[in-house]
Amino acid sequence: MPPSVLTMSQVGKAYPGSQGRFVLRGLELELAAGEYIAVIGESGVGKSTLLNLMAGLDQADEGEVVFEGRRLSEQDDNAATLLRRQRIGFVFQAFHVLPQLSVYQNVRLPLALNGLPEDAVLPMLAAVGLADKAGRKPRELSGGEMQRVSIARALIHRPSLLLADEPTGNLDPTTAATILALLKSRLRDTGAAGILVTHSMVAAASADRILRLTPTGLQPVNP
Ligand SMILES: Nc1ncnc2c1ncn2[C@@H]1O[C@H](COP(=O)(O)OP(=O)(O)OP(=O)(O)O)[C@@H](O)[C@H]1O
Repeated sequence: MPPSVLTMSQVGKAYPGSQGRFVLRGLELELAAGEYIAVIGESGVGKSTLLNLMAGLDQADEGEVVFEGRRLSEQDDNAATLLRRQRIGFVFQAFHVLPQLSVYQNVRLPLALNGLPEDAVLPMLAAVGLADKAGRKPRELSGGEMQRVSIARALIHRPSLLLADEPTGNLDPTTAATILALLKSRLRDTGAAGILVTHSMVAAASADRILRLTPTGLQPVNP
């Protein structure tokens, strides 16, 4: 059995002002190293809340989230920021690439922030099919190319976990399928575990297993 990257035990979240009403409750998850799972759920069910809890951007009100053996409830803001910067990669629907930086500079950013050498950038750009676009600015790229930049940037520093929030929501179906295949192959190559959050069953089908988020927990979905 590979070691666990992320464990959630009886995790619950109630936002302040909600009179004790829980958005999420009873969440149980065991994510093994290198595993790739999809979490599907209706709009408003708490998918962003779940990602925030996993990344230590927000704290659980019940239960415990453990990332690489560390309880997130015991990390102060600085420790949580460092953990995210070094050990987690993010891919978002709206890409979040920095417009003033070139493709190369966007992908290099996590290495620079972590004080790591930049020799991995060009091989990673080649692996995501952007070797000839290294000097371009994001405004000169298509949506699919921007998401390639995001994937390269999310994995360049070899995190153990990639969190992807509706990464193909802004892409046409053909480009989306290419990006999902690329995401999966890059996860395999870097050894990172992945969590794909989406409302699309088509997108979710690319993962090793699918879980449905409901207000009372995460339930396995049979393909
Ligand atoms: N900071 C907050 N304070 C209070 N309530 C919040 C806060 N953030 C989210 N909520 C509520 O928690 C619930 C879950 O929100 P969340 O954004 O996690 O859902 P989601 O599944 O990501 O939705 P979508 O797919 O539409 O983005 C919603 O009812 C929302 O109104």
